[in-house]
Amino acid sequence: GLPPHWEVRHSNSKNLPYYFNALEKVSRWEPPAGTDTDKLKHYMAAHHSAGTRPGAAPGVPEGKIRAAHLLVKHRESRRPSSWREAEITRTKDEAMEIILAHEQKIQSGAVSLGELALTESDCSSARKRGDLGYFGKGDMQKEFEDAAFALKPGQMSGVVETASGLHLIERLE
Ligand SMILES: N=C(N)NCCC[C@H](NC(=O)[C@@H]1CCC/C1=C/[C@H](COP(=O)(O)O)NC=O)C(N)=O
Repeated sequence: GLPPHWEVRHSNSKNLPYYFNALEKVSRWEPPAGTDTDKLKHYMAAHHSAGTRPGAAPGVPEGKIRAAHLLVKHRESRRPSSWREAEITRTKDEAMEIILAHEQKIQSGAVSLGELALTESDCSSARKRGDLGYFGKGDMQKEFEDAAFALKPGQMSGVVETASGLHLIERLE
């Protein structure tokens, strides 16, 4: 049996059981402490399908992550233009000074990456606080992908350079 308020539910997308606490409205893959694992083992044998990633929360698309970024472009960017500035002429060094100042402000806790992205990011995702939605391997430029997949949810990268410009990346999921 399960501790009070916990129930086993079934994730159709993963074809796996997960545990839902109806009181706290939390869901998790691992059984809560105090679960009678014999019944659990029986359930898993009956329902488990190999090859699914139990680590992700229910509902996260397979092999994908979600991240937000703040992009500062410069005159060598592949597209030196943005909603903020029709023609971007700052040098890469100037862009680096700008993004390092943004990094300091975020790390000090004065502002979040998303809030700063709203006004400062040279990417069209600025209006969504830099949120790029879910993406998998092969979607983004390699340097960006490598940095984003190396983060844990909630963590922010250091300055990452791509052909687009200089980025700060926060992994959301
Ligand atoms: N799948 C999703 N959500 N969208 C497709 C993204 C395509 C991808 N884009 C990037 O890699 C740059 C770096 C990381 C984010 C990003 C955003 C760029 C940056 O601005 P730009 O250099 O394009 O002017 N703006 C939009 O694409 C690419 N393979 O070129």
